[in-house]
Amino acid sequence: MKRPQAQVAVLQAADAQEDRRIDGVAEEADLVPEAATRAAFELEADGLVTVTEATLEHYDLTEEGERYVRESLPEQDLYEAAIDAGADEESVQMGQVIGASGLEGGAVDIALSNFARKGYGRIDSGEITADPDAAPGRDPEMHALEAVADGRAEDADADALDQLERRGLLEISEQTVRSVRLTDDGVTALMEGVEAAETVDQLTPELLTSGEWKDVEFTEYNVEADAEDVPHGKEHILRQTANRVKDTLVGMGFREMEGPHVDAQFWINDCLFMPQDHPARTHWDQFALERPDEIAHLPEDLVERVRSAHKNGVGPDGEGYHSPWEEEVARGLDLRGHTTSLSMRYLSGHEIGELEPPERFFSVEKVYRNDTLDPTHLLEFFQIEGWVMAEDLSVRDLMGTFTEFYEQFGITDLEFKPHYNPYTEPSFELFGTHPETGDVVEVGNSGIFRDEVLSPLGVDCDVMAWGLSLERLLMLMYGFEDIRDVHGTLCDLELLRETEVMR
Ligand SMILES: N[C@@H](Cc1ccccc1)C(=O)O
Repeated sequence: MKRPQAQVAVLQAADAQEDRRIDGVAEEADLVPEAATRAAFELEADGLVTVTEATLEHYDLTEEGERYVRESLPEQDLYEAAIDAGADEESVQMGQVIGASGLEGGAVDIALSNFARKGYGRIDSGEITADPDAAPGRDPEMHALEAVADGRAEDADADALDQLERRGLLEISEQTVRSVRLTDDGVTALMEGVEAAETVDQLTPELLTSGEWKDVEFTEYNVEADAEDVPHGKEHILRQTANRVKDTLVGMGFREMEGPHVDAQFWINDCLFMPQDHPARTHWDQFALERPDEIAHLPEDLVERVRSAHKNGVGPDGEGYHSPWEEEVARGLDLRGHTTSLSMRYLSGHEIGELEPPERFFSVEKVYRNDTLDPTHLLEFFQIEGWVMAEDLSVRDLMGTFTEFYEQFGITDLEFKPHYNPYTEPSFELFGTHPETGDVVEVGNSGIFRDEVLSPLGVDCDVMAWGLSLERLLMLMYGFEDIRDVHGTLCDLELLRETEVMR
């Protein structure tokens, strides 16, 4: 039987009695690992070998871990200094022991906490005592560190390895290892004799420059052979969905708004008729900027009209808040907690000039909130902001717009619940059902702007508006249960790689 050179080499290096790792086979056959892997898969497709995959843990010491292998663990230094100072007899001042140990900076805290955790002794009211029997020379973590450094991770204690990872001394990663084994057919083929076909399986620069490529015979290309997965860069699913949302809204006749992430409270809160003592305005909920701490410019006429709305309300029967309103507070700078600040800027006429109904605007932008992290909350998320300005809008228009919008993303079971916002009346929260858990999930907030908002802005028709969460939309579309898997520092790369993008 004639087979391409790489296949022959793999067949000859493989064994019928045991699995052999492909990287080893490649080395023996003098092939690059990718070529050996490809040949193995081709042979597997013809039933001559089996290819198995296993996931192995791979251990790498961090720089700090390597340093401790060369020197010693900080808690061991502390213990030694404590024994030298006689802390096994009676307690010694902590400062004295630390001074003698030669530990400095961050190493001191590391030493103290691990000393206590491992029971090398006790630390109490600034005094240190050492347990004479602690024997840190046989420290299992040091043992594990040395084992990994010597490439004998299998000798290390599993708990100690976990602990090293937690301490940032060790990085544990997973590696896919493939092995081959000859099948009965493979053995038969070898016994009958396989020869390297004089075919070429790779076009090289040499073949091209010498012109030899014209005379050689090329291996048949097997498009069905399984190949190694090479994870490649791709657009993040959140970004992809954001772009899809933008396209959808543009398709529905909306134009996009742009504006600052850091903005004056005036645009974020005051224009929205949020009293200055409103609980959501405190820095418990929103992040404030220290430097610069106020906006350079606010339109004075608008400031006066907003002040008046807060103090006296609007119209003959208007009611204000009768609470203090200070321009200084309005000038304060925050990371925007919603993108409704952009809607205020555009509706005021100060962004792109006065607007005439009908108008539709949207943005898909980041907002920042001082929330507690949990499966549905991050400190920042993307809000799908939007508004429609027209004569005589009603709640039906609002619901109809949402129904049309969410349908494009396969969400057809929206629920609406009356809600309260200082700036809209009526107001509605929107909910959808999570495809995996069946939980009802809040996806957004909406309403029709009050006169107290529109009148100072100089708008005298209706404006319906909303802020929807892009991340929650993603959770409903894809069934993600924990938003932290999808973005942020804890995201699950495997999940992101494998998720099939919906179009
Ligand atoms: N700003 C609101 C959303 C909203 C915008 C406009 C009108 C009504 C509601 C929020 O962040 O929850």
